Formats: sequence, structure tokens, C-alpha cells
Amino acid sequence: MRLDCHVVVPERGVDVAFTAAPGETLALSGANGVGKSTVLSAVAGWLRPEAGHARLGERTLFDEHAWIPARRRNVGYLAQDPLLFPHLTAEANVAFGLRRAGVVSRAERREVARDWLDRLGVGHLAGRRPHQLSGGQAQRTAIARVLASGPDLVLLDEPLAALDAGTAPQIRELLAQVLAGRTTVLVSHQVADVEALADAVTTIPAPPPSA
Ligand SMILES: Nc1ncnc2c1ncn2[C@@H]1O[C@H](COP(=O)(O)OP(=O)(O)OP(=O)(O)O)[C@@H](O)[C@H]1O
Repeated sequence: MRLDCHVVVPERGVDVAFTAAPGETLALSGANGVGKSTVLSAVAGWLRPEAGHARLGERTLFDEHAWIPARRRNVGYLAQDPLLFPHLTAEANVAFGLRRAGVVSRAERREVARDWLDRLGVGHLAGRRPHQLSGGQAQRTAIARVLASGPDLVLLDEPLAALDAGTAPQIRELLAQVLAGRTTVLVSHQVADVEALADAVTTIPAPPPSA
């Protein structure tokens, strides 16, 4: 689905517009503080901008009149520090969003969650709670959670930044596979991520220095 958005958050100095073509992975680049994370959280529905709009395919996620809450956007958002529910197992964390995505049967939710954990290479850890996972394993679980519900749009904020040099290339390769054909907006300072994952790059310019 095509994403067309304009996010205006004056108190953060953010006024950013861009479009992502259907199925494309668009990398948002720009210096620290220009508003990349702010844009993702607005499109995800975590932060309400003062003005602007976001349209995903035929749907309006927000504009000057409308505000669809995050849980009804069908947008998968991996925040910069994704939080897994500490009291739930990896499998239950991934299954959690599936009920809202309309998967009624509990058995089916478990199966889908297990399948995504397998795809991300952590199926054998499905019964562990987050504190029993390494950083890389938790990140794979968080990625599985984002993708399992079949989002119309995927938003990834520095998905590999917390991973060590040995783990990051593996997960980067996995992401390249699972993101193929899904409309995605990626924020990453890593050139390797952008080169491996992005079809296009939009650079957010730094705001002019204030007087
Ligand atoms: N929770 C917040 N409350 C108020 N201002 C914030 C908040 N988060 C970020 N900002 C400010 O909003 C502006 C945009 O920040 P944002 O995190 O979106 O930038 P970014 O491009 O993602 O930066 P980075 O590359 O460092 O992650 C910055 O000036 C920042 O200081």
C-alpha cells in the first residue's frame, strides 16, 4: 500500500513530508534530532501531530479532522527500544497482537506466533520470558511480533542498532527476506542496513538555525 504523509510537530521543529510506494522499503535519513523517530511514532499513532496527514492506501490514518488510534491502523511499529511484555513468554508476546488482528482461535494464534518465531530463528525459545532472552533474541522476538499480524505498513526504528556485529548481519538478511513486497519505512544510521534493505532514501533536511 502507498503511504503518503506529512507530519508537523512544531514544538520539536518537525515538518516532514514524504511518500513510500506500495511494497517499497523507504529509508528515512537525516542528522540526529531532525525528527525521524517523531515521524514514525506519528504514523504509528503513538504521537498526535499538530497538523499534517497520513494516508495508507485508501485509508486516512490522521489528518486535520480524523485520528485513527494506533490499535486500529494495522501498522507494525518497531520502536527504537521495543518493549516486550515482561510477564509473557516470547510466544505470547508475538501472539498478543493477533487477537486484535482478528485471529479468533487461540490455537491458531499460537501456531502463527510459533511460525514467526521460527522464521526469525528463535522458535526454540518460544517458552522463555524476555528476561531470559539475550538482546539479539529479544530483538528477533520483537520483529516477529511486528510482522506476525500482517501489517499493511511496517515502521522500523533502528532495528539492528542494539545488536552485536555478529548478530546484525544475520537479522539484516532475515529482514531483507521478510520485508520484500511490504511497504516499509526504515530509520537507520547504519549504511549496511540502508544498502541491504532500502529501495529508496528520503533525507530529512536539518532545520535552519534559529535566530
Ligand atoms: N519525547 C520528546 N519530548 C519532547 N521533544 C522530543 C521528544 N523526543 C524527541 N524530541 C525532540 O524532537 C526532535 C526530533 O527528535 P527525534 O527523536 O524524532 O529525531 P531523530 O531524527 O529520530 O533523531 P536520532 O537520529 O538522534 O534518533 C529533537 O529536537 C528532539 O530533541
